[in-house]
Amino acid sequence: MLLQVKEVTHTYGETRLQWRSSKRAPVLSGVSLALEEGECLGLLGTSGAGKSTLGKVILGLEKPQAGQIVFQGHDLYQSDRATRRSLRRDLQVVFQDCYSSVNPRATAEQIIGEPLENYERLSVQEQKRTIGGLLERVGLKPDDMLKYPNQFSGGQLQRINIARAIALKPKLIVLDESVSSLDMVNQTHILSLLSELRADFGLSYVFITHDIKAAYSISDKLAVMEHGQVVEMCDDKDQVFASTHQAVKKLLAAMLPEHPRYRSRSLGSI
Ligand SMILES: Nc1ncnc2c1ncn2[C@@H]1O[C@H](COP(=O)(O)OP(=O)(O)OP(=O)(O)O)[C@@H](O)[C@H]1O
Repeated sequence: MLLQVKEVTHTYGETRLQWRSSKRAPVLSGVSLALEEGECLGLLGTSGAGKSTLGKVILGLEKPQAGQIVFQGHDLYQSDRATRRSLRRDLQVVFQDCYSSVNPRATAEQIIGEPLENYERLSVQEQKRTIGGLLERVGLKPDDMLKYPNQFSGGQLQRINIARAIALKPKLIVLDESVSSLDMVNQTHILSLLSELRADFGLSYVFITHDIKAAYSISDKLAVMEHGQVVEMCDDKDQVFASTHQAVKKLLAAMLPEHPRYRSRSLGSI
C-alpha cells in the first residue's frame, strides 16, 4: 500500500492539548482511506468539505491532531528528519492557481530546476538537458525554459507546474483543483497529459475537485467528503452512480446539463 490515511482528525488553530476541550468543529473527523501504487483517487466534495486540508495533511504540510499518514510504510509525522525529507521527495503537489504557484521573477528553467537543486546534484549541462526533456514531456519546447510566467498562457503555466511536480519522479502527486481554473479545452488536454504521465512514470494521484465529471474521467476510485468526513467511498468509480447519499446526488446533479432532455444521456456518457 502506497498511502494510508488512518482516522485523521484536524481542527485549525488548536494544539493537541487544547483539542479535548475544543468547541470548534473539526475540519477533518476520523478520515480514513488508502491508495495503492499507480492508483488515482478522486477526492470529491462541495466547498469547505475539507478536501484541501486533507491534501495538505497527506503532503506533510498540516500536522493533524489525531490519526496517522502512513506513506511508503512510514508514519509521515513521526519519522525522523532524514526519512521525512526522503518521503517528501516522493510527494509532490500541483495547485489550482498556476500563477501564484510560481515566482513571477523566475524563468521556467529556475521553476522546474528548484526541486532538482534541492535533491539532485546535476551538472549545469545535465540539469538543462533534464529540464528541456521535462518541458517536452509536458508538451512545451525546450527553448521555453528561458521564458517567465507572464509569457505563458494559463494552460502552459500549469504544464510548467506539472513538469516541476514530476521532475524528481515522485510516487504520489496531490492535484488540488489542478484543472479547475482552465477552460474546457485546456482541461481536457491537461487531464489526458496527467493520465499519460501516470502510465509512463507509474505515478499515483489524489485528484481533489468539486467536479465529478473530471474526477470520474481520471480516477480509479472516488471518495466523497462532506463536513470533514468521507461519506462515500467507491473502490470502483462506477459505484458512485448507485450511491444514495445526498452529497453524492448533489454532485451528480451539478454535473447534469441544464436541459432535462439531455440528462439521462449525459449521465451514461461521462
Ligand atoms: N488555514 C486555515 N485556517 C483556518 N481555517 C481554515 C484554514 N484552511 C481552511 N480552513 C477552513 O477549513 C474548512 C475546510 O476547508 P478546505 O479548504 O479544506 O475545504 P475544501 O473542501 O478544499 O473547500 P474548497 O473546495 O472550497 O477549497 C473550511 O471551513 C475552511 O474555512
